[in-house]
Amino acid sequence: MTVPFYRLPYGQRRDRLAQASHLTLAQLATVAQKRQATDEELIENYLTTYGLPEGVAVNLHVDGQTVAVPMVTEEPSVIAAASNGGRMLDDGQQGMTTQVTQRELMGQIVCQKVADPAELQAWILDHQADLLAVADAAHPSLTTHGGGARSIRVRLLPPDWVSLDLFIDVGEAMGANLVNTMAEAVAHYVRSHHETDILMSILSNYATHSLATARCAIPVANVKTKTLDGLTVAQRLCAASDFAQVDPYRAATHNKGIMNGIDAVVLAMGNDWRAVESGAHAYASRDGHYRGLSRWWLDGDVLHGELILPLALGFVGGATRVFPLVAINQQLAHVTDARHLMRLTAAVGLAQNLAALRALVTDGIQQGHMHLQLKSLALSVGATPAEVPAVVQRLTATQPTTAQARAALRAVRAANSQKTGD
Ligand SMILES: CC(C)(COP(=O)([O-])OP(=O)([O-])OC[C@H]1O[C@@H](n2cnc3c(N)ncnc32)[C@H](O)[C@@H]1OP(=O)([O-])[O-])[C@@H](O)C(=O)NCCC(=O)NCCSC(=O)C[C@@](C)(O)CC(=O)[O-]
Ligand SMILES: NC(=O)C1=CN([C@@H]2O[C@H](COP(=O)(O)OP(=O)(O)OC[C@H]3O[C@@H](n4cnc5c(N)ncnc54)[C@H](OP(=O)(O)O)[C@@H]3O)[C@@H](O)[C@H]2O)C=CC1
Repeated sequence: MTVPFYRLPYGQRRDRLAQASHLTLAQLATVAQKRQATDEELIENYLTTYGLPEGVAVNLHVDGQTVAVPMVTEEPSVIAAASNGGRMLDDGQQGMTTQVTQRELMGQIVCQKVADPAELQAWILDHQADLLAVADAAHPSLTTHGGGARSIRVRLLPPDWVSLDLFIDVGEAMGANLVNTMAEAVAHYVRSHHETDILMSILSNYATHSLATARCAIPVANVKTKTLDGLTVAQRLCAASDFAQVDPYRAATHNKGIMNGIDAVVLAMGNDWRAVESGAHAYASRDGHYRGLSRWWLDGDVLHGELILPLALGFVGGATRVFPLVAINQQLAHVTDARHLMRLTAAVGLAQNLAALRALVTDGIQQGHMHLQLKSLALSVGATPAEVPAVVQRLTATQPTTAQARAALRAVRAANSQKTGD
């Protein structure tokens, strides 16, 4: 009988893949070198560990505190832009102000082909207290952490669906596993007490009850450039914000710019970025029209910005205690709890958005971004870290091609070998 792939010892799995894809010995050594014993326990069919660079955004003034925020990203210019945004958002006072008013996740128990939705709705509402108690009993330690099931809502969806929405205070966790356990227990109770066809029970990532807000009000002078005054830049920036409210094609990119910052912090803090991404984009379409998550407007010579998005982030649980870097990152950012993390992450999103919009409506994104992207281009054609500065120096075109980068690398190597007399 063939042994399933996942049951093979690590070495055999790796060698089988290496043979099938003709990996060279050097490639195989890279795969082996990056192997991490703890990661092997974390996922299935483990092969190797794919690292991403971590840096810190600086200049971020949030609720009266200046913080350095760790960010994990592969994209050049993201961290520079967050720091640049932070610099412009410094109003010399509080900086950005942030808010999280509620922090609950929703589990959804989906009933299908309901003959009498109004009757089921009435039954659920009559049994609210029992259902909340069943949910709490499914994970009793949550109440000791200060959390627990809080409320129930029923939505009737055409033609014959009923969604039982269970709202849970998940304490300091992100809460997906907690909510799923509690929702399944409630589904089991409903099934055994009411003749209902339950299709599934699962957390909703559309975390409308875990919104984080970041706001700013800065003098327009903060956004001036070498060639444009602050008011002109601010007016153009507000126009870009308005356009992202009316055109989904632009809104998607506007929001991608915000998520450049959000995802990088979410990753650094050991959280589930897929959950955050899906929630953010669902929220961007909340009124049936996909739009920008942030808004910028002028009041005299004060530029206002606001970013609101769902951020169901955890301070404990998930991978937060698996990767030692997460605890270090929490400490670097002085993050003390889940709400704090949500607030800080929203602030980075707002700073990121400001830097991107200002670049877009003034010099264009390529000037600053491509300048920093050159290092990545040099690496992509095989430059070693020591060769990168010399290769970048030779890349004078606005957007150099791969061929130009290869030529620059050849020139650098030729010059170096002449120097060493090889
Ligand atoms: C790239 C910059 C920052 C250059 O900015 P600049 O105007 O050339 O910079 P500067 O030399 O005046 O520096 C301004 C600040 O930027 C930071 N900074 C500057 N350089 C560095 C560096 N090497 N390393 C670390 N930090 C750096 C640093 O904080 C510095 O302030 P200082 O500390 O000197 O007082 C600017 O052009 C910018 O903010 N651009 C936006 C870049 C961006 O958003 N990149 C993301 C990729 S593009 C994308 O994916 C999304 C997008 C843009 O399409 C979204 C959208 O459409 O809305
Ligand atoms: N759709 C989605 O987004 C889905 C996401 N996931 C994944 O689920 C994981 C997140 O789930 P989550 O439930 O947060 O993680 P965990 O399953 O790790 O649960 C968190 C645990 O932390 C412990 N804990 C300790 N202190 C606290 C506290 N103060 N408040 C709350 N809990 C505390 C609790 O255990 P104890 O009480 O025993 O100490 C709790 O069970 C992520 O890895 C995510 O990727 C999974 C399924 C779907």
